[in-house]
Amino acid sequence: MNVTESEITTKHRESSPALNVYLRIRPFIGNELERGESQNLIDILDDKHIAVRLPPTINNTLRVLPISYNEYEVTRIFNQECTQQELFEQILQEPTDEIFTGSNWLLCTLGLTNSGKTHTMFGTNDDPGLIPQCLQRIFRNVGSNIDANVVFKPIGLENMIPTIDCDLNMEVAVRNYIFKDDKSRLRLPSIIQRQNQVEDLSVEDERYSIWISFFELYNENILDLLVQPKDMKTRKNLRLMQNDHSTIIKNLIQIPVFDLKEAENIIRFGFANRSTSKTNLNEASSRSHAIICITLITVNEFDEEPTMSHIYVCDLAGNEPSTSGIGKQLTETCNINTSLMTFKDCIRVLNENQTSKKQMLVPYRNSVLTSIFRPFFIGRGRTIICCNINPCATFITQTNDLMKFSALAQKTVIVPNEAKIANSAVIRHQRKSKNKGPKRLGRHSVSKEKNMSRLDQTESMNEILNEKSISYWKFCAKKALDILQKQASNRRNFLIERHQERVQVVEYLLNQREQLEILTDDKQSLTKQNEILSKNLRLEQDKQLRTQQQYNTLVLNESQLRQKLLNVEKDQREQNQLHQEEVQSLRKQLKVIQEQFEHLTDEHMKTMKEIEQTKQNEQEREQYLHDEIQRLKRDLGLELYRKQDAEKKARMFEDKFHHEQTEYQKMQYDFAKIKHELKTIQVKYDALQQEMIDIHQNTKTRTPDVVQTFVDRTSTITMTEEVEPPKTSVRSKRRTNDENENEQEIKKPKLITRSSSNASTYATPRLCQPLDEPDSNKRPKVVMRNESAVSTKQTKTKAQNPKSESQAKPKTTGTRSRTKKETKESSPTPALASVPIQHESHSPIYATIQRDRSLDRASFTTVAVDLSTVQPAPPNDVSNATPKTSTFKRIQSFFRATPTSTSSTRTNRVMQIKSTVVAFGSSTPTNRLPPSVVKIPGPTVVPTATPSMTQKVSTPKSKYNLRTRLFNNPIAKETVEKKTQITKKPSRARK
Ligand SMILES: Nc1ncnc2c1ncn2[C@@H]1O[C@H](COP(=O)(O)OP(=O)(O)OP(=O)(O)O)[C@@H](O)[C@H]1O
Repeated sequence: MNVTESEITTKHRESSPALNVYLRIRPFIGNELERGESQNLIDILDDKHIAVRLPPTINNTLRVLPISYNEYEVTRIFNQECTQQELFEQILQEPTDEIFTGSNWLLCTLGLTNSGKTHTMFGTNDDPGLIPQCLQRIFRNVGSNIDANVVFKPIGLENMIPTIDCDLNMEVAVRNYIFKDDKSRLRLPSIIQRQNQVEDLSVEDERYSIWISFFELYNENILDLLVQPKDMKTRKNLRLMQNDHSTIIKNLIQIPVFDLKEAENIIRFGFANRSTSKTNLNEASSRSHAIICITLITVNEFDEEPTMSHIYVCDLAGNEPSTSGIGKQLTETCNINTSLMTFKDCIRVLNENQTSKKQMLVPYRNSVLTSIFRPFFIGRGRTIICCNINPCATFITQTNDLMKFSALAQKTVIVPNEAKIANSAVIRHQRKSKNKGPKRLGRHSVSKEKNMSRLDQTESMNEILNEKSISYWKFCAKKALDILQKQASNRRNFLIERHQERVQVVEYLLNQREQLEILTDDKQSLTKQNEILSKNLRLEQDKQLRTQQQYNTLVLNESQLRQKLLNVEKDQREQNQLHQEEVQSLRKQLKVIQEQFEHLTDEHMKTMKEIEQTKQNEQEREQYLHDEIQRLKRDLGLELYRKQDAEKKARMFEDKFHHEQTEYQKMQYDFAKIKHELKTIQVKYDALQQEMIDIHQNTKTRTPDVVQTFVDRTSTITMTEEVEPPKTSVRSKRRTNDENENEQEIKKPKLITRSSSNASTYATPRLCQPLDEPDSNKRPKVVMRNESAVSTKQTKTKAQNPKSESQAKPKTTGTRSRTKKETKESSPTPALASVPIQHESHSPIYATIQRDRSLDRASFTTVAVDLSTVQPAPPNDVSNATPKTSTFKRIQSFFRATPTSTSSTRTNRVMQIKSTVVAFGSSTPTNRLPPSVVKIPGPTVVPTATPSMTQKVSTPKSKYNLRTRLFNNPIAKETVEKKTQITKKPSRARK
């Protein structure tokens, strides 16, 4: 190549477009998402840029490759949502239109197996792929101008020959087989295309014939796919004949088609014959490269030679990531990978040749595939590569390689080499390509050629006859003129018809233009709407993408959760096993326990029977006890009734006792008053005696009678004083008696101690007088009362039972003030509750009222009376209990013996004093007491003897004398008045 040629090539390269490389990413299919193949490793940056994120991997040298993020640029990227129609419009529509201008195109799909190459090329009935849409576009462009005569037949990429010169038997046979059901399509030359239904975009003065060939490269063999099924097994490998100017596949069946349906049927027929098999990754994996060659021959009426253009659509077999198959499949895989490798190498070399000065040899011949593609790589056609991307994360490395290749191919520029084609002289028709401009051909051209050939024959005959004669030339000229005239007239008629047609077409076009304007307006509005919708669509797509990403994340999480679930299930299984073992052991234990339980149940039943028996016995016993209780209750009622009765009686006794006590107190008071009076009287008496002695002394001197009387009396006194010293007077005697009395009173035990059996035996109920006080004169004398003999006996009984006595102690007279309830509630424990009658007593006399249960229930203990005398005496001995009575008598006697003014009276009184003295000296003064006083027991112990005794002894006269004397004596008078007052008081108190 000289300098000029290289410069031209460089200029061409700069002006020429590069390879069109498209990426189409298929959506996830099957269970790919479930397998976690979506990991967002592919990122579409925009329409032309894509990025791949490679996870860390281990290469052959066991080195961990880091995460890499690779960006690539291609012509256009189509995502998962791209439809087949959209893809066709973007990829193949323009090339399809350009083949009508004579351009040759190669479209091949590249990619991993199962990446959607076949789907992209062929599609489905409902969603046709690029090939059906390409055919549809071609036939729409052809319109009604299909060449029914099929004048030329293509031979290889660059050549064509008239059909008249070739054998079409094979094509006819295949058509007959393919369209056996449609007889109208059988006769090949006479087929008339009816394209009224299809939109007609053709140019009127051109006629088109379309030829389709369909073959596969299987294990580096070229195998025709448009053969009858019976010949499939016997089909032979076709020979590829190739030089610098042409590439011809010898004996390749090329079938002319006259409408879209025929084309589709033929494609479908050939596709059915294609080699496919099931692989690990694809149910119907292509095991060969399928190539469809659509040839368009355009015959223009005004052009001398027809033009021919091709579009090669190639569905390459998938690049296998691993050679995992065996035998035939392994061979297929190896051949596929080799051919694809060669294809990529060719592109790489071409790309390198663009920049390097040293041009490397492109390895076209390394595979049949690249040999067939060679015309396109050397500039006789343009190439489109559609790379299908498998989005699975498993094949991300292969996908990355494919993208890398795509980016490289996209930068590869192939300079068109059509000038060379024009200069070549393989076949005449080939040289007349589209660069020479349109030339009318068609039927008229063919007839013209036939006429010309006839003329040539005539001329040759004339020449043979006489080539140099004038007639020969005239004849020739005339003939030529006729022919020219005929041609001119034909041409004129043709032009007139054509003009008329064109007028109609113009009118039609004007109408169409108006409609087009309307449609344009509509289109604009629709475009706006479309833009809005596109925006919305984009937003929706973004949303969908986000959703998809979320979904992918969820799927990933789900897979992780599943893994966890599996682990958990595994753990659970192990636990279940353990549990089962435990359950078995527990069952054994349960059996043992059940046996024990049954045994215990039997025992329980026995025990229950015994319990029932015992219950019955208990019930009987209970019944018996109940009867007993009833009977005891009745007895208790009776006892209670008796008790109430006894209590009533006791209350009566208490009332009586209280009454007697009151009376006794009064008596005591009276007695004290009387004693006091007595002392006063004694004083007066002493005074009187002294006075009387004085008088007596005075009268002694006067009268011997008086002396004699005095002597008598003195003798009497002397008689009396034999016991006592003679100097002691009566008063001293009285004093002595008083002292004795007082001594007796002092010596009286004021307290009845329990230690003293006698004292306790004769304990008096309540009579208590503080006799041990120093001044006994100031105190009332105690009048002791003795109770009945019965009480004495009972007291004795108490003494025998100290416990009952101690219990009886709290029962004092003082308790009478208490309520019945308190009396009942009083505890039986010993408690001293002696209440003094008038003064606080140091010698309490206890009154004990006790219910003696040992005795008759109706009876109560009587009140025991303790006389508490100095000399313990039996209770019946009342002599000691009546000292006061003796004193009383002594006083009475004193008053009786009170000396009067007369001597007789004085003598009587002295006698009485004597008797009184005698009486006081008696050890048994009680004998002289009236029986009412001595009488024991008695309801009252009021010493009623005093007034009676006084009444008995005193005479009215003596009373008078005494009273007179008292009234005469102022001191005695006062004493009497006091006495009267004192005696009146008890009566008031009694009231
Ligand atoms: N764009 C798409 N939309 C929906 N499904 C698709 C798409 N692309 C591919 N497929 C589905 O993917 C599966 C594989 O597709 P296809 O057979 O075309 O892959 P391939 O690249 O031709 O594989 P091989 O190279 O092994 O022949 C098919 O079931 C197909 O329907």
